[in-house]
Amino acid sequence: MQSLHDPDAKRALRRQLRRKRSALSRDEQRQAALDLCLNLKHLPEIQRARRISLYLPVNGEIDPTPLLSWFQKRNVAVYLPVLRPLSDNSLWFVAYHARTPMVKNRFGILEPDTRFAAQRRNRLPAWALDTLIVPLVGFDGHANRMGMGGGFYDRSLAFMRRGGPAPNLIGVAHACQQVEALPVEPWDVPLSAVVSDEAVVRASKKKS
Ligand SMILES: Nc1nc2c(c(=O)[nH]1)N(C=O)[C@@H](CNc1ccc(C(=O)N[C@@H](CCC(=O)O)C(=O)O)cc1)CN2
Ligand SMILES: Nc1ncnc2c1ncn2[C@@H]1O[C@H](COP(=O)(O)OP(=O)(O)OP(=O)(O)O)[C@@H](O)[C@H]1O
Repeated sequence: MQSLHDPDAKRALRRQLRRKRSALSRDEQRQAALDLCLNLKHLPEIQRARRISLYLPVNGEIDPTPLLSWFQKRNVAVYLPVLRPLSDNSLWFVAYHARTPMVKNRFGILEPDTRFAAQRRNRLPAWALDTLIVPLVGFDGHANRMGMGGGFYDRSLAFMRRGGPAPNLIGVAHACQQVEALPVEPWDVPLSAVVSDEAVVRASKKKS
């Protein structure tokens, strides 16, 4: 069998899983988003968080935004990933509220505009977040993650590989994005769990 470390095999799997989630109907998407958010609300990493990041969905990604009103009621500060201008393909995490000016980035994803994002007071470094809700294209039963292929989250979270204070990482996806097994790349930053509309998959505790 071809190894999934092989870039062509990885690309093919990514394409297949993206096609699968894009095929969901509007009603299926809406129901999945509600079920996902119910599952997320039970997670201690979500309940305890005062500063959290999520994402605005594109291309059939499961929608975490039904949580926004719940976060607002609980006074949780919400941040969005923004592609850092002129950089190394890493992310800023920028405040998302009613007055945040939004534009589409080069991938067609809405994000806070560069002038707003460039102001220090409007953003946080990833280590200062309590929890990140991380989008993904594929996951497996060990909570391994495959993303869009840009390495944006892995680069932005590389500091976590060195130990020290670190945010909780919760991957989210449609249940149909689960596969038997994914290869773990050396730069992959492990998630605590993946939550779907159907289940919570916990990563097994790391051996010390
Ligand atoms: N909703 C959402 N926002 C997010 C992410 C995400 O996965 N989902 N990201 C998570 O990292 C970052 C953006 N990463 C992305 C990486 C690749 C592509 C993408 O569509 N690539 C095209 C080819 C490139 C192109 O069009 O120029 C492709 O794969 O077909 C999109 C976003 C930040 N914001
Ligand atoms: N910490 C890092 N430093 C430098 N390059 C990195 C780092 N993390 C990932 N990369 C590079 O990013 C590229 C994409 O990685 P990968 O295929 O794992 O993306 P992904 O995790 O699926 O994408 P994303 O995180 O954007 O959703 C790889 O070529 C990898 O070399």
